[in-house]
Amino acid sequence: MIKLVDVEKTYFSKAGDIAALKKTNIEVKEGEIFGIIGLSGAGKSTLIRCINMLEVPTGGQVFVDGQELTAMNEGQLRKARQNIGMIFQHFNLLASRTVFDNIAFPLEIQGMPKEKIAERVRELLDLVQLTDRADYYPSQLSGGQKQRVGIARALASNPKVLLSDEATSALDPQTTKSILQLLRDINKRLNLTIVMITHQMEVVKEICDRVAVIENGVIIEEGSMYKVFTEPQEETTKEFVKTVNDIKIPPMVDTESMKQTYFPGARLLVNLTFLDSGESGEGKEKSAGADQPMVSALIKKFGVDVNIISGKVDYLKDTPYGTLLVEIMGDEKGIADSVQYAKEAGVKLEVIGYVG
Ligand SMILES: Nc1ncnc2c1ncn2[C@@H]1O[C@H](COP(=O)(O)OP(=O)(O)OP(=O)(O)O)[C@@H](O)[C@H]1O
Repeated sequence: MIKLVDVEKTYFSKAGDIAALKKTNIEVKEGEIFGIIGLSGAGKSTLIRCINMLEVPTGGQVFVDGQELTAMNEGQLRKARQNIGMIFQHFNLLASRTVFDNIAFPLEIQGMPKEKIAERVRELLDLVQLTDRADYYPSQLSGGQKQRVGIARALASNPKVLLSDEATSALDPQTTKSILQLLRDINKRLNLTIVMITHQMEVVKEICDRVAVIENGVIIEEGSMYKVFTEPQEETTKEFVKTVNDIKIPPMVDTESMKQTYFPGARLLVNLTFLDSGESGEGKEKSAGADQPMVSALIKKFGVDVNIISGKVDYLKDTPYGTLLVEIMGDEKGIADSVQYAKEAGVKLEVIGYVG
């Protein structure tokens, strides 16, 4: 549905040229929710704005729905953009227009007859559950409601693609969840392709099918959200994953004297991640499900004792995964064999250290 081929963007200025986007290649499939995550200044806005040519790339080609946008003149581009909706961090609503008139705006520009506009706006209000706010002005709405208006306006001309530029960054966590839920809902219902940029891993984890990590204008990592989340390769990606998946060691565990090698009487602190058995990932062996009685297997097979310190079950979009922080107690060989066994069984095991 979307294809970027060697897309580049350099901003030229007297103070010096900034290569905001270096040869970038991305392919987004129809109906997919594709996330682009990066720190401030990484090039996210530049990248997403190149998709609808709000920023004209200084090199490369942009294809959307089979058409090359980089080869179009202004008139052709205006028409092609009707197929690409966009929502923004600060909503960009017209303050002097009601909710109804904000949503109607792009349709008026297209020259749609009045009665048809009214019909379409009513449909859209229903879709974003704002029917009772049609006559309100933006200043009378909450942030979440404003973004719902933004979404309705972006969908007015039935686009196949929706670009989301940090659409939830100005919202509180609860409202963020409800907007993400709405985006998931319209993605499914309308088979809408969504590309979203964000600096929040929480957002990616909640709704994306695939994700690309951008740093200094370069895509440094890309893959299924599940894979990037559970097996991050690059340092920046690991940092992003940590923001939502950090291991919290309770104060009762004495980490001051933690060592990375065994000593007599030591307990090995490990974090076990149980991935859903159904998710095989890209070229990945079937992994152990959260239902696998791993802990009791270790106790029986290797004569160790396992003490569960904490645990939780979370979701990556719809896929459950569980984490358990445990201490393995036993002799040096028993502990080493347990670690080996768990790894071979496909459980992701992170060794934290030996504590006394
Ligand atoms: N219009 C412009 N003129 C000159 N430089 C620009 C312009 N827009 C962006 N830049 C520069 O390009 C680089 C990438 O910026 P961009 O806004 O794409 O990053 P970002 O990842 O979206 O950051 P943020 O999350 O802070 O918005 C930055 O160094 C920025 O200063």
